[in-house]
Amino acid sequence: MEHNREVEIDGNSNPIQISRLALDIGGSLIKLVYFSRNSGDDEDPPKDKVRVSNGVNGRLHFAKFETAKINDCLQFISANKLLLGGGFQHQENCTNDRSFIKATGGGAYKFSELFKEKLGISLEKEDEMDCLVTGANFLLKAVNQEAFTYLNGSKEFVQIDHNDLYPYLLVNIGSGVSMIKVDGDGKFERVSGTSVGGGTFWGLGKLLTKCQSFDELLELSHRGDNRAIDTLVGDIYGGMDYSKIGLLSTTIASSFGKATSHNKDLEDYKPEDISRSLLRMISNNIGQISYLNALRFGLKRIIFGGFFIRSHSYTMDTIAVAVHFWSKGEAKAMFLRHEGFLGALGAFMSYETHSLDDLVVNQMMPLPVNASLGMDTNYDPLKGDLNGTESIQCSVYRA
Ligand SMILES: Nc1ncnc2c1ncn2[C@@H]1O[C@H](COP(=O)(O)OP(=O)(O)O)[C@@H](O)[C@H]1O
Ligand SMILES: CC(C)(COP(=O)(O)O)[C@@H](O)C(=O)NCCC(=O)O
Repeated sequence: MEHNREVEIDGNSNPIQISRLALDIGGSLIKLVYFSRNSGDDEDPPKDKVRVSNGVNGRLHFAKFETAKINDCLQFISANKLLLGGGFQHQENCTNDRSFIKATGGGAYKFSELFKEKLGISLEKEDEMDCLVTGANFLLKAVNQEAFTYLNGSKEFVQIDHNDLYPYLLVNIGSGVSMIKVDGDGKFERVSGTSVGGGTFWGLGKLLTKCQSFDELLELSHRGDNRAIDTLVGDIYGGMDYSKIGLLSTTIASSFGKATSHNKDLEDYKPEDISRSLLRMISNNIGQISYLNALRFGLKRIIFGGFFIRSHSYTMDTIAVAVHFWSKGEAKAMFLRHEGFLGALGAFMSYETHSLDDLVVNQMMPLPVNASLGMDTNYDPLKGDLNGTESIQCSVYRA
């Protein structure tokens, strides 16, 4: 990771002027969203938008860090001068808010003193659920090709009708899981949650496989076969389906059931099989609880966010299949390209000088690799995997 760059350079070799930074400091990861205005940029707004006042054209940037490595994040903010913005400067009446940044997530409380001490900045706290909903609504309404379904290895983008967006169930799979019924902008209720989430997968996976990183654990799951550890219906029913209650012989009857075997120890199982089984167990469980909550409120659309998903095919497939299976095809699982940045985007939208309505997103625009300093290096634009190494081209207008 680079830390010492004086000035960031955009794709056209213009110095990037940062105005506005917001943070979501979660149990596992810190997510950053910041806006940069290209110098000398006075492009026209998109033709279908009426310019209300002078607009600012630029890009929204995304980056993430492990919360355990918060010092890397502080260094990143400082090295890239992300605190120098102080508002959209060419607009009149803009407030100079250099002394605070918007932050959400539990870490906004936990690390408040650290930010003050190391960067001399206060964290203005925004409610996490509020931010998740604001971020999700913004993405669903403003960003093209944001939401998609995933089934049998195939991704299909969903064109969202703004008049038919609500209600939906937002399931944010971070360290833990929150399930929120969303009825409109700022209209929501957290209806459920579970502590069996992304932290569980990573925590148990690390203990059981000795993996050193989350991505390594995910990578292992690609090569694994969960049948080596899970007990299937067929294992119990002598290879047969239990058709009377709709269970195929290949259905998992008991996750990790085979590990009860008396003559096998942890070393007798392959790490890749363990990872696959764990991923399936957790994704399935979240899919099922989500469906049950959607059923409680008659919701047909379930939108999944949070960095646990990580644009990972097998995770999305398992969740989508669980929702499809339990709802008998009635409910639909949807995923988001910017899955992990809902809270940070929500915090970004909470600055007073602009609202959801005045951020106009023009198009997705991947940054050149050296212009983004997210912690991951495995960004693959072909897969559309967003690891904090992409930016959205957009314009900000005064509401
Ligand atoms: N590089 C990573 N390091 C740790 N966890 C990761 C990483 N990438 C994805 N994850 C997964 O994402 C989860 C955190 O998701 P996130 O939405 O950022 O939640 P939180 O706000 O709790 O940090 C982790 O529990 C883990 O399952
Ligand atoms: C406490 C939290 C909101 C914190 O958010 P996170 O950092 O996990 O994204 C989340 O972990 C959660 O909703 N946990 C589930 C708690 C429960 O409902 O049982």
